[in-house]
Amino acid sequence: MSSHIGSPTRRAALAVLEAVITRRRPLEEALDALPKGIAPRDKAAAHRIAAAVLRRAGSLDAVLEPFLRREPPSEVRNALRMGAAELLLLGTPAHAAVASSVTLVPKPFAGLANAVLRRVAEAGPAALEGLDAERLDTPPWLWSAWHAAYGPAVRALAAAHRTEAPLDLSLAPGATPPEGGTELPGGSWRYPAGTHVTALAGFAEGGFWVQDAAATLPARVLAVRPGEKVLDLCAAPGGKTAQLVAAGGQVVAVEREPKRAARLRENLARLRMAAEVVEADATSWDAGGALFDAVLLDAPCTATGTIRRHPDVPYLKRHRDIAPMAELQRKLLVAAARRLAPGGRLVFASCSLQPEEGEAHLAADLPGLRPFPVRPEEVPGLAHMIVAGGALRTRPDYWPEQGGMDGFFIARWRRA
Ligand SMILES: C[S@@+](CC[C@H](N)C(=O)[O-])C[C@H]1O[C@@H](n2cnc3c(N)ncnc32)[C@H](O)[C@@H]1O
Repeated sequence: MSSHIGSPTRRAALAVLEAVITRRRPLEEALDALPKGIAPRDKAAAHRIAAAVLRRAGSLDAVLEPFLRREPPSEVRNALRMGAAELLLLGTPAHAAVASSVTLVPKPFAGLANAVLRRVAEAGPAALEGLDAERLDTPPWLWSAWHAAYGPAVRALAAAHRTEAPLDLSLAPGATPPEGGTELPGGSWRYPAGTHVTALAGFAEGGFWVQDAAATLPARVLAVRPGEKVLDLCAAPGGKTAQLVAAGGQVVAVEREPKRAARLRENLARLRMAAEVVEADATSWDAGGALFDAVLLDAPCTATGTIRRHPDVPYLKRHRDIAPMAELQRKLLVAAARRLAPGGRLVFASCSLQPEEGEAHLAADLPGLRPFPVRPEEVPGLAHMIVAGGALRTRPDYWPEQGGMDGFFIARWRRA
């Protein structure tokens, strides 16, 4: 990061950190709430600084720790984290990083900020060496839960959250991928982290949509055939709806949030795809007796499988959020099962790494349904991700050499 970054950028980054860390507001909302006049380039730079702090706050605090005698106000702590992130992670020249962070803090703390950040600058990136970064940068409740679920792999999993995820695209039938991508097993195209999808040739023409490679799996294993009646529950923004339509399904897409339903319609319009969009709560939606050959339930969840893309997730979620979410998923699963025609398939997916929102659902009591395990030949190159019960478990530390994947749990049933 260069020294041209002005104070509006850093003020914006601090406002974003205060919103996410101190007030537990989503990162996207905090970025949207920035003053309208901020230049896109400054906003992008602010986003980059804030994301670096969110990913590495535990490590940055460990570096700052020896230089702080008492806990500073949150605004000062976040300005110090920003200064340390610029010095140790983002390569900002020392004078710029120190001076700008000092101007961000209230006057009485300027001396402290200056002294602390000079010490951090002297130590340089070596200050991060020898720290247990994976553990420091993971909230203890998530570390314990992942350790219980995945054993020693928790370390690789946590390490995967340090880097921003690449951009994956799914292609519309017959479309050519934009330049600069690599094809992944399963047919997604991967572009370097930071690629702006709207800037890619073919975006406006609807040649592709953004979708992590792991997020394509639920619709892939639902294996819709042309002409089938398909129900997509919890559908917005519509990545999976687009896959189901592309496969030739006659899709009804149900979404509860009006704003998100509008986005789903916009996305389908850009892709020149047709689906019936229903704005309703899927637990109580009256389908008028309609039954479907295939039902996809991409349930709302704590989203702990998407931390690479959403570094605010660990700040927003708590252990106590899991049980109510799992309960809602169970209700949605029962509602989804009721919509299946005889012989029909049901796929459940969640982008959570928490077993309560995944593996535990295999034990769900779904009258008339039996498990329909995923077979290795259905997921070439990914067969090692098939777990007990024939479900799929993907994790951010999988495919390390290709840049990882989101964490998903995917299970399938069939009506007798
Ligand atoms: C994981 S996201 C879905 C992502 C989407 N399937 C895709 O591939 O782009 C979950 C969605 O479910 C919606 N939702 C949550 N509870 C719902 C409910 N009871 N009924 C219908 N939609 C719901 C949320 O608003 C959110 O848009």
